[in-house]
Amino acid sequence: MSASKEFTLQEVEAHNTKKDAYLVVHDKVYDCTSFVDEHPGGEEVILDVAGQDATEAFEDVGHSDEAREILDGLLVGTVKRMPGDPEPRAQAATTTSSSSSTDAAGFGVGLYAVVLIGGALAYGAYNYLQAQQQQQ
Ligand code: HEM
Repeated sequence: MSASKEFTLQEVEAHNTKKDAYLVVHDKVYDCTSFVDEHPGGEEVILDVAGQDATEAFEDVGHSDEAREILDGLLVGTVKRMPGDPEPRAQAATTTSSSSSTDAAGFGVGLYAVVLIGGALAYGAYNYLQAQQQQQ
């Protein structure tokens, strides 16, 4: 089979059994069928993501260069993204991390608001006490 073949995600999804297991990693399609039994991390983890985008699962483990070479040898094609398909996993992960930095910024703004409101309250209390003293 030629490595330049294009698969839609729907086509990859059909290969989700131990006897026929395709994985997507970084938008490339790999036929892992022959490797499932050999995998040092066990067959379960591969079968869990068979037919799916396994980029995150594969990268999270921090696989060695040797693992990447084995992966290269299993290449059968690339993913053909269709309108409405989910974004590639690697990009989705970047979006998640940038949104968490927005959360951190939101927390900063929250702190700023607390300091401002606290300051305003203290100023109000000070004015009130001054007015009370002047009345006496
Ligand atoms: C075809 C795709 C894959 C290949 C070629 C592959 C290859 C390898 C290789 C060669 C190792 C030995 C350690 C190393 O060299 O990094 C390994 C370990 C491991 N792999 Fe994979 N792997 C694949 C997919 C996956 C997936 C999708 C997962 C899902 C989580 C996974 C989880 C693990 C784990 C947990 C280990 C550690 C096992 C241990 O140290 O006890 N692998 N893999």
